This record gives sequence, structure tokens and C-alpha cells, in this order.
Amino acid sequence: MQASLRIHRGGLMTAHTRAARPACVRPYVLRPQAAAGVAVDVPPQTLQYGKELDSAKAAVRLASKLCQIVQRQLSAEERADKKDDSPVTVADYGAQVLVAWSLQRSDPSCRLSMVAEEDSAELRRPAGRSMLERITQLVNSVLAEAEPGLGPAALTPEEVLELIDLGGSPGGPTGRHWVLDPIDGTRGFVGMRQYSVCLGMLQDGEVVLGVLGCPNLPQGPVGEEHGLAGAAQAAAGGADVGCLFSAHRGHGAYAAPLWAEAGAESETRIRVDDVEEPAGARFMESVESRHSSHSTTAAMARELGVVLPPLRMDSQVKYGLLSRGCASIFMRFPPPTYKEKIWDHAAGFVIVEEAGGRVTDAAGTRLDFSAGRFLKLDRGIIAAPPALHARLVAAAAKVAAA
Ligand SMILES: Nc1ncnc2c1ncn2[C@@H]1O[C@H](COP(=O)(O)O)[C@@H](O)[C@H]1OP(=O)(O)O
Ligand SMILES: [Mg+2]
Ligand SMILES: [Mg+2]
Ligand SMILES: [Mg+2]
Repeated sequence: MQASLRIHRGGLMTAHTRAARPACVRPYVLRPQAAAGVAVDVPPQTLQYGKELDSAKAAVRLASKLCQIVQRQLSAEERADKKDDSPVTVADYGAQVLVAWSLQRSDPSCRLSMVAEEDSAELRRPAGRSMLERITQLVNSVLAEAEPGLGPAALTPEEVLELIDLGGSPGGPTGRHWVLDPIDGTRGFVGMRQYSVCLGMLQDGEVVLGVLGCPNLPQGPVGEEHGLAGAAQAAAGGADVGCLFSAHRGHGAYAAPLWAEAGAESETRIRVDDVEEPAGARFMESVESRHSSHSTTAAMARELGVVLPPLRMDSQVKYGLLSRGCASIFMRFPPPTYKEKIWDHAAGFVIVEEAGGRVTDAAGTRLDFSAGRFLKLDRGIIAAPPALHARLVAAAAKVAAA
């Protein structure tokens, strides 16, 4: 226990005195190891950010475990409403703590720069004390299971607060910044539907790594029932539920079982379904119409000639499904006053691009993650394989002009 605390504190203290992080130039070899009888489609290759990718996957797996435990025992007092009326649960905070802890431990010599959704303000108030204690207990129980050497009380409540606040980086166009949404789709999480743990890495303004942990997502075909009753389907689905999507810029996108032992997972290379004809395309959108206008996407579908009904899913699982060809289009049209955050798209963006798709705003401009914590967007987001994407951007212009 003490050793882990010293590493953590040492890492934080050293970091305050260090200048910009040196670029990582260590070559690293990805070693896919097939589970018995499972073919893998990943050639050994040298990855510039291979060590960081492994750390990101381990962090997302750890956080996903905490989320799964909490969703199974979710109760009303473990949920608070934020000023923007979106919910936050002990799992949002706990997942942010575990990702920060895990990434910081994998590189204790530099202070982590992380752009993450949650901050500790509510938990530092007297009214937040019991929630803080519950988060600390949860985080420690997941750590004790994953790392028995740490003992039962690896982190104190004060350390939990410090780890949450590592997520307060402004991001920006230079250097390295991790980008985290500890639970994307908290409404889906609370509603026992889909959600995802989303971690990206920005290097000099470009998203170079992305990992999505999707605890309730089946590894096989996905239908509407998985969007609306994801947790129940997951509980019934056993070992075939739980997906980990990942991508390294320039090296493709991959899917793996989420709950595989580290080093034993079988990764499969994934590609978008490059359908060109709208009649064969299925589009995805939010379950929540207050997050994305269902009437705008319906108008887009009519304009383009999409005939299949939408597949409604919470969170960035939609980017994962697009990347593995389960649907061909993802559209998101939030209310005009809503400002999109980089953590809601960074991981999914690089995974879709590496799977051969395009992710832009409604005017066709590629998303830019270099401008701080927010994205500047024209109307909304359109993600699809290239041919269909071009037609969608044209349709968006017509719908806007109508
Ligand atoms: N009022 C809102 N309008 C649009 N998006 C919102 C709003 N409130 C929260 N969100 C965010 O929308 C995303 C979920 O979209 P979807 O409906 O497709 O799952 C999440 O990032 C969610 O944040 P959070 O990360 O807190 O869940
Ligand atoms: Mg939120
Ligand atoms: Mg989110
Ligand atoms: Mg969130």
C-alpha cells in the first residue's frame, strides 16, 4: 500500500517541476495472442505509442469493471445532478479516479495532463462527504481485486479528490493530453442501458490513440433491444458481452472482448461497412432526443433515402458499432446552445477514422480537438464511410435550407 502511495505522490510532486514531456520515441511491439481456437487478424507491428496504448486499455478495463459493479447495484442516493442537469454517479467519479491512477502509475515520472469530464467540487462540500467515502471504498475494492498487493485501502479520500482533479487540464494544440469521459451516456448507465468508458490521447492537437470500453455491448450482432435494455441483455448474455474498441493512429482499429485477461485477448481488425446505397444503410442516434434531435435525423434520412429505422444507442458505443460495420451512419444534432466536449468524441473519432470512416461536423469539416476542452461544430456530427458521408453532408445542407 505505502509503495503505491509513494509512487503516486512522487509522480505528482516531480511533475510540478518538469517542463514539457519528451516525445515518446520508444518502438513497441503489439503482441496479439489468440485465445484457443480464435484467429487474430493483427500482424505484429511497431507502434510509436504502443506502451501508451497498452496503458490506456488496462486503465479502461479497470474503470469498466468498477462501472459494471455499480450498475448492478445502482441506487438513487449514488446519483447527483450537476448544474447542467446531467446526472453524475459514484461510477463516473470512480472510473475517472481509476483511469487517472492507472495512467499516472504507468508513467510516474511526469504529471499526467488529462482533460476529463468530472471535477471534485461537489465532493469537497460537506454534503458530498458520504459520496466521497463511497467512491473511495469502491475504488479501493476494485484495486484490491485487480492488484492484491495494494491491500484493502490503497487510496485515501484526499487522494481520490486529487486524482479526480488531474482531469482539469485545458488541453490545447501542443504536447500530450489524455482525454477522458469516465462514463459516456450516464443517462444510459442510470437507465440500465448502454454506456462506455472513453479514453483518447492527444499528441500536438491530433488524436493518436483511442480506447472505448463498452461493458453492455454484445460482441456479435446488435439490435434495438440492446440499446433499450443493455444491462439486462448483458446480464443474460454471459461471456459474449463486453467489447473493447481501440485504435492507434496509422495502424487500424481493433475490437476485443472487454473482460479478457491482459495479454490474453484476441484482437480483431475492424472496418466500417462501406455501403454506398442509402437503402441498405442503418443509422444510429442517441436514445435521448434532448441530446440529439430525432426530427433532424429523420429529415436527413428522408432526404437521403434511408429506409431502415434508426438504431438508438447511448454513448460512444455508436462509434464502436459504426467501426465494426454493425450500422453505417451515426448522426448527432444537439440543441443549438449545447457545446460539445472533446471527451465525448475523441476516442470514437480515431477509432472510426482508423476503421476507414469519416467524422465531421454537418458542414463536412473534420473535427478539431486542438482548441481546448470544447469542439467548435457547425450544427452537429456526421460519421459514416466516405461515399455515404459525402451524401450525408449534402443532405444536411438541404435540410438546413428547407
Ligand atoms: N443537454 C444535453 N444535450 C446534448 N448532450 C448532452 C446533454 N447533456 C449531456 N449530454 C451528453 O450527451 C452524450 C450522450 O449522448 P447520447 O445520448 O448519444 O448517449 C454524453 O456525452 C452526455 O454527457 P455524459 O457524458 O454526461 O453522459
Ligand atoms: Mg456527464
Ligand atoms: Mg459524455
Ligand atoms: Mg460522462
